[in-house]
Amino acid sequence: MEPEIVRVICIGGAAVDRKYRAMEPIQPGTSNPVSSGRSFGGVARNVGENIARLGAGAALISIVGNDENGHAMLDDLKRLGIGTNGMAISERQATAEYVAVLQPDGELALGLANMAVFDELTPALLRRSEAEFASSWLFADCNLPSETLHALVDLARGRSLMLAVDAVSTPKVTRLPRDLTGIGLFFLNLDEARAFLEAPDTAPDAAARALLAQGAERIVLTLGANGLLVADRTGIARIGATQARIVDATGAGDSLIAATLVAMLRGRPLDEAARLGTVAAALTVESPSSVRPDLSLALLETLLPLRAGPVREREPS
Ligand SMILES: Nc1ncnc2c1ncn2[C@@H]1O[C@H](COP(=O)(O)OP(=O)(O)OP(=O)(O)O)[C@@H](O)[C@H]1O
Ligand SMILES: O=c1[nH]cc([C@@H]2O[C@H](CO)[C@@H](O)[C@H]2O)c(=O)[nH]1
Repeated sequence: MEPEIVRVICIGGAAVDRKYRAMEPIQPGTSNPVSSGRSFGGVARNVGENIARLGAGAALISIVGNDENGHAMLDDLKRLGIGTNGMAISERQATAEYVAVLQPDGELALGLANMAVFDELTPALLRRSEAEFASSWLFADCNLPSETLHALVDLARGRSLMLAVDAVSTPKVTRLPRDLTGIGLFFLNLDEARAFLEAPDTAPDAAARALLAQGAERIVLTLGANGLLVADRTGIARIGATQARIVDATGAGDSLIAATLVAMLRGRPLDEAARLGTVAAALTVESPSSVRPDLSLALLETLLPLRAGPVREREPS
């Protein structure tokens, strides 16, 4: 019998986040008073941390600089119980940094990503960990260079591995191959879907159908405060967002991914898993942290009947 999969290997970005929250609506071209904080981020790292907090196994394949931030990040990953065998240290580039400037309502006004170090996340670096892939699910973010994403999608297709992918941003989603066959689950927001499809006006349902037609097996298309669509060969369902009082929207998508994957690992169907994901995302937007330190599966299960939005009937895809 195949061993039960209980672990997700997260491959992609690990960064230091600096968040600046404006006291008043931001005025460009002048000095804006803010409150600020620093934390560890990066999509793959955040997903890994959320997965570990939800009680499943997580390992991270990423790269940091040989600097204070990089060493502090590695120590923190060990503290969180996230596997670090696949982590690399660059002698050439500094640890990645992400600066988020937030409006007073917690919505992102401007994000700045200095992530040159991820150019060193090459296919050769992935191959060092390849022996462990067969016994795990894989999650990759589009911080990876295009060549590495192509190699990973090929590998997942060729070896029938479960690979989930997050788009990260509109510039980075275009790094994916046009043929998405091999991607078991594709998480992206509507802007990223439109950028990938080169269809600036496409509606959410049409975007989900087009992504399935390009070979992805399942889609989670997020729509911010309007919730999300899940789509697979059997149809499309819309799940309303959990109502939330927004403090800081950073990391909502990452916690949604983690909770969805953990629920699917435990045998839940995609729509139920993503509904649990919307509760995790709402808890994350209500927190100043990109990953909520008090997140647990028990907390999500308790809040699911109280807070989750409705599931609209499935339509054929
Ligand atoms: N204001 C909000 N209120 C409630 N839930 C929200 C809100 N914003 C986001 N969410 C939840 O988070 C999910 C992901 O949000 P969004 O579509 O903005 O993705 P994203 O752009 O990838 O997010 P991020 O980059 O902030 O991680 C949504 O599907 C929704 O469930
Ligand atoms: O290009 C990127 N921008 C932002 C992030 C990360 O997104 C996280 C929030 O979802 C945040 O922690 C940031 O580091 C990234 O990994 N790549």
